[in-house]
Amino acid sequence: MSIETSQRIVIKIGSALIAPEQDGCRSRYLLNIAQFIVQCRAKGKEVLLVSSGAVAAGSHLFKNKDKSSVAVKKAMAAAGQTEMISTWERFFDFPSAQLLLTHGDLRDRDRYNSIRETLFTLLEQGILPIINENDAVTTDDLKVGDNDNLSAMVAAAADADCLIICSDVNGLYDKDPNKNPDARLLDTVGELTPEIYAMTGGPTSSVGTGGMRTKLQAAEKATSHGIVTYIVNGFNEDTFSELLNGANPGTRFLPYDTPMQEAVHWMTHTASEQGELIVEASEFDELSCDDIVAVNGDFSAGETVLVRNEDGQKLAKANSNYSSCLLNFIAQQDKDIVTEKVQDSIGPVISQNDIAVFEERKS
Ligand SMILES: Nc1ncnc2c1ncn2[C@@H]1O[C@H](COP(=O)(O)OP(=O)(O)O)[C@@H](O)[C@H]1O
Ligand SMILES: N[C@@H](CCC(=O)OP(=O)(O)O)C(=O)O
Repeated sequence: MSIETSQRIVIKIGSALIAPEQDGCRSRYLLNIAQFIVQCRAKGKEVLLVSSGAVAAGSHLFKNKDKSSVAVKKAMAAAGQTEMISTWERFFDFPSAQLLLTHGDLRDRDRYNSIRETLFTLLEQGILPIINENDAVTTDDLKVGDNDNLSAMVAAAADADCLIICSDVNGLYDKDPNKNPDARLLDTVGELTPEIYAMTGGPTSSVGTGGMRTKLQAAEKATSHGIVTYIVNGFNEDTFSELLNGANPGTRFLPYDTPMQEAVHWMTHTASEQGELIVEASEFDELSCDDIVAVNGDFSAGETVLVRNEDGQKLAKANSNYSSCLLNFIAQQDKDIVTEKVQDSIGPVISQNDIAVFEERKS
């Protein structure tokens, strides 16, 4: 599988490509990327752009401020975002649309579906979605935190079949190439094992977030959705002509043969658990109040919870039809009477369709 056969491509651009000097946006590296987007569209492919760079682009407007302050970073992002979007717009003679998302948006199933609907409608109209995290409004609890993972969540939400992550190195090496001159580039990765993760370190550029590790997390999210993923060098002109010719200029991550179902993928990779249910059984189709041994954390009805057994093993993620408060209340009552009454009106704590069971990769 190569991008030649892909129909819907998400391309993620790091901050260093947009604002290499952290002094406003530069078009130096963007021209190639913009041409690649234009050529993909000319071939009938749909493209979505996940663009970092708001903080780096806005940085020069806050010269006299403490840039390690969260409040200043958020203001830099808000100011830099408009500069970044207008920089991108100059390259295109077709319309683009800005989407600023947080993890809070993506992990809420209704908002997630609303985002999907917007993306599909934009693509139908031939409009290029340009997506970034909404840094100006996020808190630690609400943010994805890096645009590698965000790009994979967007690729899954958009039902894309290809994700291209542009980095400042040629791809994944067996060790950090900036620290090890003898590092070897991996051409193709089938499974993201702990050994592969162990090859990576954090960011090295002054504007990057997450380093290679978050790119691997993104590749895992995307490939489990059936999306072929590339990590390539966005600074290198040849990267994009090679991609267009169906070659692999960096590291290619193979999609699962049997991708996860959309709802299961969302629950596994995008929704985050708000609490835990401890259960006795190791296998189950649904869970009733009687199956639950303990409840950890505070969650509302409809939120995602982690299901563990008594040994602490993670069994599944699931949507709970009951709040933690109600489950704790039921646990203190005469079980036979209360449980029966409550379950008659609400149904099981976890329904069969709302469970994402943790399982081995099926390929
Ligand atoms: N095994 C590895 N292979 C490739 N790069 C690695 C590896 N381990 C750590 N890195 C570092 O990750 C960096 C890329 O991530 P990052 O700095 O976040 O940049 P960006 O997201 O802008 O591409 C590389 O410059 C490299 O130094
Ligand atoms: N949302 C942030 C970018 C976060 C991020 O992941 O940056 P990068 O590692 O350069 O892709 C911004 O626009 O500045």
